[in-house]
Amino acid sequence: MTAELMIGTELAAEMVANAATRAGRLRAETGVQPCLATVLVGDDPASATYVRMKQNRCRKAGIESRSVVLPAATTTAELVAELAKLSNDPSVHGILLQHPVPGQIDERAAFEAIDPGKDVDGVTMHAFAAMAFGEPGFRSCTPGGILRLLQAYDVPLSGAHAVVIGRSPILGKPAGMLLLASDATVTYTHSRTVGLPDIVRTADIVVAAVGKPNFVRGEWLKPGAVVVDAGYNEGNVGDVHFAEATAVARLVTPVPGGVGPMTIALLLEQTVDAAQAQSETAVQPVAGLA
Ligand SMILES: Nc1nc2c(c(=O)[nH]1)N[C@@H](CN(C=O)c1ccc(C(=O)N[C@@H](CCC(=O)O)C(=O)O)cc1)CN2
Repeated sequence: MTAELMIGTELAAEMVANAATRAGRLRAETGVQPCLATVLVGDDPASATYVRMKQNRCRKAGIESRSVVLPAATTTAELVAELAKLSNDPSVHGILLQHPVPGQIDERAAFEAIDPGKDVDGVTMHAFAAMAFGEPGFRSCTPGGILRLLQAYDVPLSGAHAVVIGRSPILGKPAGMLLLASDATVTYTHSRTVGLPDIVRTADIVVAAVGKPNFVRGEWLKPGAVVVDAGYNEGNVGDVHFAEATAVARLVTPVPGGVGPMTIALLLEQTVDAAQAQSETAVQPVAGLA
């Protein structure tokens, strides 16, 4: 079997074009300029690259991008204060804190300092609860992008056995919740899981989000499985051994060109959603009192 590739690039381009149209309309009709604030702590080169990619794509879509870069020695209190300031700034509609943050920072405390209405990256507990209950709300961008991709390729989710490898707060955990909310039967696995290959072999859908290059081997896969590679390792190498997986699976996401572009497209889409929602709830000036 040679797997069909689930390409994210084209779908992502459509989503970005749609976000750009909606941003332009919002600007024309209400004067509101959608704005995403990106917050980068420290000098990790890969994180800096991802943030730059997000800023560039925002600009191309007519979304303002405001950049906050903090030193590697930033404390939790300093980062929380910065995020609280952005949360209270009415000209900022979405906030992205690039993960991971340096080890001395309590990342959960930092994420929770983001106003849930501006959490366009879906990292707060508020967003997580909405994903878990299948309620409307912002989605974590990579998991939300994965679901869009699976839907675009008509992958049946209801009743499917999905094995998620990895339990990070921005990837594995919310991916499992979104699949569960779509009626998949979800098994979470992680670094302490015993007998991982045998568990993966029972999966109709595999979501690999471990951060280890070529970790998932072809012999672990059930013939005809759907394989989503959410790895973003150095050198654009995924978590799945691509050549082996395509020989066994029915559908596979490539790296690059699969899940990555969907992540950024959903971030832009949710930023425009946030700007629109905030424009609708903003206090309007009372006529004659301006
Ligand atoms: N706060 C967050 N932090 C991180 C997230 C996230 O969604 N929110 N995700 C990852 C990395 N990431 C975005 O930050 C990311 C990684 C890769 C890509 C991407 O589009 N990759 C391309 C290839 C790269 C290239 O073209 O040079 C691809 O797969 O085609 C987007 C986003 C960690 N942190």
